[in-house]
Amino acid sequence: MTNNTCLWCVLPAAGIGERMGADLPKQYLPLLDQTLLEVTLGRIHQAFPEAYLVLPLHQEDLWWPAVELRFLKRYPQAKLITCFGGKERADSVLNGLNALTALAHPHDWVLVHDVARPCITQLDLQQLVTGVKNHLVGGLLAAPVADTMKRGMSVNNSHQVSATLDRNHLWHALTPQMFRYEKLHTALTQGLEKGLKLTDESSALEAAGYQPLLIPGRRDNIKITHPEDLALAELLLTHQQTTTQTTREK
Ligand SMILES: Nc1ccn([C@@H]2O[C@H](COP(=O)(O)OP(=O)(O)OP(=O)(O)O)[C@@H](O)[C@H]2O)c(=O)n1
Ligand SMILES: C[C@](O)(CO)[C@H](O)COP(=O)(O)O
Repeated sequence: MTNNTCLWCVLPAAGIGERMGADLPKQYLPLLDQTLLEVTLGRIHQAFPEAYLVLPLHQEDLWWPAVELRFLKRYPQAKLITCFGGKERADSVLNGLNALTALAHPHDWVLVHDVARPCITQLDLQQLVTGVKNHLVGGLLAAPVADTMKRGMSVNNSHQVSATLDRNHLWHALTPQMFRYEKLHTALTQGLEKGLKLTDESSALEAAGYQPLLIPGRRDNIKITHPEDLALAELLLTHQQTTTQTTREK
């Protein structure tokens, strides 16, 4: 990063993948010739080879040691820090920030990316860094909503439309989300102390009165949540590799 600031990457990986319904946490499911976690880690490391990668892991994680060995064989220069995750994603991210207390400076940048989003591209990562680096607060990759959005309500075990929302100015929040260390740490700490439902880092900054930047990102930066998402990710990654190869050959 510029102006003598460092970049730290926090990659929350302590989830159990309940909605995936697999017999192991979804971040350890196979994807192409690796695991989902390794694909995502590799993309972040390739974009920021000097950055420390901080991984909050589930306290009963059995899979990380073998994955770590394989990852370091593929990327021997990677700098990895692990810590325990927490009850919710926001708790895990805060634990990751706390693991950096002795290392990070207040104005250092922290990039937070779900390990469940393996299709993140190098270009989108660079767009985010370029877009926020001169901003006082920071921001997030996001994709403008392209579908008509409905608010639903449950009636007799079915769902009915209660309203159609104006989709203008509606965005899908993606990751990475990138903020200054001290602002993010303080906002997350205060938001969690107030019992706020913080499903992403931006919502903590918003609750603290800031207005993060929305940086347009690719819609194929999907979060692997449900079983069908994994097959889609395989197709998207294969397509991205083919497109990149074709561009290189031109
Ligand atoms: N307590 C938690 C919950 C989630 N995550 C991480 O946050 C990212 C996004 O969360 P999500 O997609 O919801 O993953 P899970 O919580 O595993 O999924 P589910 O809600 O279906 O259990 C994932 O990389 C997940 O590993 C985390 O580090 N700590
Ligand atoms: C952070 C996030 O990916 C932004 O869309 C999303 O909020 C994570 O939600 P989850 O329920 O923890 O997967």
